[in-house]
Amino acid sequence: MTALLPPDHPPVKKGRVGVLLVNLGTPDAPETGAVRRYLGEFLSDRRVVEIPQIAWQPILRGIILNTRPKKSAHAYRQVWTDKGSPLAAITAEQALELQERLSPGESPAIVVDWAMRYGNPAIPDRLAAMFEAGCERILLSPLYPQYCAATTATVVDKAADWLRAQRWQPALRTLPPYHDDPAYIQALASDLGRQLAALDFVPEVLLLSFHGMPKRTLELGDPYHCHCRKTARLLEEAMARPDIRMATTFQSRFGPAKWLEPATDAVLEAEARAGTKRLAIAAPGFSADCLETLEELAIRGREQFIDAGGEHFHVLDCLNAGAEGMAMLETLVRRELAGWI
Ligand SMILES: C=CC1=C(C)c2cc3[nH]c(cc4nc(cc5[nH]c(cc1n2)c(C)c5CCC(=O)O)C(CCC(=O)O)=C4C)c(C)c3C=C
Ligand SMILES: [Fe+2]
Ligand SMILES: [Fe+2]
Repeated sequence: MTALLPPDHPPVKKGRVGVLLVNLGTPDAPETGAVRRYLGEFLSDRRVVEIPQIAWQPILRGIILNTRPKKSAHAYRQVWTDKGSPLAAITAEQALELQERLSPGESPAIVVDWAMRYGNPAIPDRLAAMFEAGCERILLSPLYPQYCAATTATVVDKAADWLRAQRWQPALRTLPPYHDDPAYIQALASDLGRQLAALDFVPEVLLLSFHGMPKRTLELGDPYHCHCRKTARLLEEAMARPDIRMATTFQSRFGPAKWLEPATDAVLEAEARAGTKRLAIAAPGFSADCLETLEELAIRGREQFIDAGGEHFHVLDCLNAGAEGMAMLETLVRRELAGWI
């Protein structure tokens, strides 16, 4: 190969590399005011609520932000930890663990940080801090296995808004969705298998509950629903548990429109009424436990199942910062950093 630099040239030092883990967001405190600020930002995102702002904003400001924050704050209080919101605390732990795996030590060549799409720490602030710390290349890593415009794309939008305002920009890559990646499927299969083995009952049914979205979004071409279905199919194959019936459901419906079906709450009730006594739920689309798993599934879901005649109920943990999940994240991130490190 022809040398590009003269032999006496000092070694070229590449800048540092950054990895920014991003999840959805959460209020700063489990209080009505903080939840109102958070929901105001979240639900004003045109990627999240796809109806014209002129029609939506009066409903949001006039009705939803006057009623929902109090109810949601109550829900958040039931799951809040001494490290704050579970979603933020677990994402911070994932970043710390990934830092150790990729580049431990005082002045790492790879800097791992985390942000929330809505609320704090904000994406522009963390990107600016990384660039300031010498990261000339940044891997933006939305922690959503299944691509959805309302989650994945809006993370990229927010980063692009920040880039647009920079004279000197870092180079940016994004972590692709990983809904069918063998590393993800294997991590889930082995983590969920271990958790099932530790239960004091063998479930008749395992629900794979994914966050829902409006049905119209699917008709407009969003791949989210297909990604969820593929994850569920691959996971069921990898778990190899013919003794457990598995079903895919969609949770967290919001507003009057039709959302993806079947709905988790309806299935919980129908299963119990049909005689299912032992049921477990996993939420493979969530990288971290959060309000939607800890409150909606573990508290309200349990009530729905037991009140309708069920007897044994358990919500399995998300991958969180456990060994399987962290090994998977390391694999996915290292692959994307190829050529950069
Ligand atoms: C209004 C429309 C919503 C869409 C579309 C939506 C998609 C979506 N969301 C997640 C992941 C999470 N959502 C969470 C909370 C949450 N989601 C919505 C609404 C939509 N989500 C609301 C109003 C809320 C707030 C909570 C409430 O008031 O009930 C969370 C948890 C946040 C936390 O702090 O713990 C996650 C995670 C995905 C993957 C997704 C894609 C289809
Ligand atoms: Fe959501
Ligand atoms: Fe919810």
